[in-house]
Amino acid sequence: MEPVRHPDAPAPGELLGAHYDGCFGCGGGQPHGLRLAARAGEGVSLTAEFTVRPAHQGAPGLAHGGVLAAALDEALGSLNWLLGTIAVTGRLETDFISPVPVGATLHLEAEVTAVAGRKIYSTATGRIGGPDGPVAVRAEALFVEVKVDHFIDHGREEEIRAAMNDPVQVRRARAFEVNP
Ligand SMILES: CCCCC/C=C\C/C=C\C/C=C\C/C=C\CCCC(=O)SCCNC(=O)CCNC(=O)[C@H](O)C(C)(C)COP(=O)(O)OP(=O)(O)OC[C@H]1O[C@@H](n2cnc3c(N)ncnc32)[C@H](O)[C@@H]1OP(=O)(O)O
Repeated sequence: MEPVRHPDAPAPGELLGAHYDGCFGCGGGQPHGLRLAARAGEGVSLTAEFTVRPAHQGAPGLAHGGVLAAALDEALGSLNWLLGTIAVTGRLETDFISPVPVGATLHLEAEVTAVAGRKIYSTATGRIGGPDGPVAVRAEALFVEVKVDHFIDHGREEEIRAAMNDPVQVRRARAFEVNP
């Protein structure tokens, strides 16, 4: 089925914000985190930027592939805001097309291509040298919709308790569950 943008989804151009301050991909509370900033696009798409820092190296002066995959995963995961669902990555297939140096900004674009029941199919690219630069990495993913209980049941108690006691976090988790 064609993906449907949720009526309450943030408007195109709006920053989506972090879903959890402790998230390695988007949170501000992780010193070496990616701090990915995603912006809603048209339909069920978004753009995001991630600047590679020295803590993200694999080979000298180059981004670690796993970190690049994490940036793609995070951009794809942020599409949840636009669908109004909570979903986790079931499968992530990544193509590494050209090396990404430290200091480079990865310009990411992600889009949901289809939804089938709880399964959400999506794709993302990461370009360097500018938003219209050459594609350095790309990914195809399958996300699977889950309930908030997925996190409550599986997350370490310490962090879950803190999240549940934080009104800002509770509001953010609810914002993902805006299904009518
Ligand atoms: C107030 C409390 C606050 C606490 C919460 C706070 C915040 C919450 C808010 C937002 C957070 C949201 C998301 C996180 C966001 C971003 C991070 C980036 C994204 C990630 O980094 S997220 C972490 C990595 N991720 C995982 O940690 C998943 C581990 N995993 C599982 O938890 C299960 O594996 C699961 C749930 C995926 C499925 O399990 P399940 O039992 O629910 O469902 P099932 O197995 O039946 O699959 C249903 C259909 O998907 C097909 N399917 C499944 N997996 C497949 C695969 N790999 N390949 C091909 N098809 C697959 C099946 O074939 C079936 O298809 P069909 O229906 O056609 O048969």
